[in-house]
Amino acid sequence: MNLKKIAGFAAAEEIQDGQIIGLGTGSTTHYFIEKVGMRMKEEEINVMGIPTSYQSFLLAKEWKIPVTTLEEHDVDIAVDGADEIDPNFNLIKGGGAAHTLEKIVDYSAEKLIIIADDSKIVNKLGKFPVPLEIISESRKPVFSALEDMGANPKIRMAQYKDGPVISDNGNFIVDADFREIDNPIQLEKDLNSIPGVVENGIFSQMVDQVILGTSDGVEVLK
Ligand SMILES: O=C[C@H](O)[C@H](O)[C@H](O)COP(=O)(O)O
Repeated sequence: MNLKKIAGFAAAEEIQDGQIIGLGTGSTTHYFIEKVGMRMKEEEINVMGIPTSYQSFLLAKEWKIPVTTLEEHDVDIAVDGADEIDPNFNLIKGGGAAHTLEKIVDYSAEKLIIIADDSKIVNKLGKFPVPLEIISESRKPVFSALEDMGANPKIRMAQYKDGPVISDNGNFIVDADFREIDNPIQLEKDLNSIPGVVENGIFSQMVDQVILGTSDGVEVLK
């Protein structure tokens, strides 16, 4: 059973004719975008998407979902994935290095739905290292600040190129391992106050609904 597909397809059923949709990034939102494209064709609904990455832009194109920007439209609903979800619906995101634009689009949305398989639910955030997008020149001072905060930071290295992963915005990604995060709301603010950090992957107090794919089917939280 494909739990990501279950969650992605269920979220696509929430979309209504005429809506402007924030298109999240990742393997779960892949199914969401696919199903929105299918509904446009089969049910003749008209929607527009605001992609949160080049990957999601390409998928929208593939499924013939017209794309727009935050300059032109407000976001009615954003649907996005997550790497970890805690009991208060705080998240870690950015496993695909897309968290900066995701946060901008998700934050702008009237409603944010998070889709995931149920393995993403955790008691406490932090097992998944927090991704930070940083300006390359700031690597050393950012590492020092993160170490002072008790984290073990690493530059994310590319798989199919020598050297670091470069984000869609041309920046480095640092994965900061905090092991356990007691106060994600505060940490989100503290990380963004380090000079050189463009955005971090903690999304606190933003989620309106979580749609999970489980072995028993769809589970809606919140
Ligand atoms: O940068 C990537 C995003 O934050 C993804 O939404 C997150 O990593 C979850 O991805 P997936 O659905 O592939 O587990």
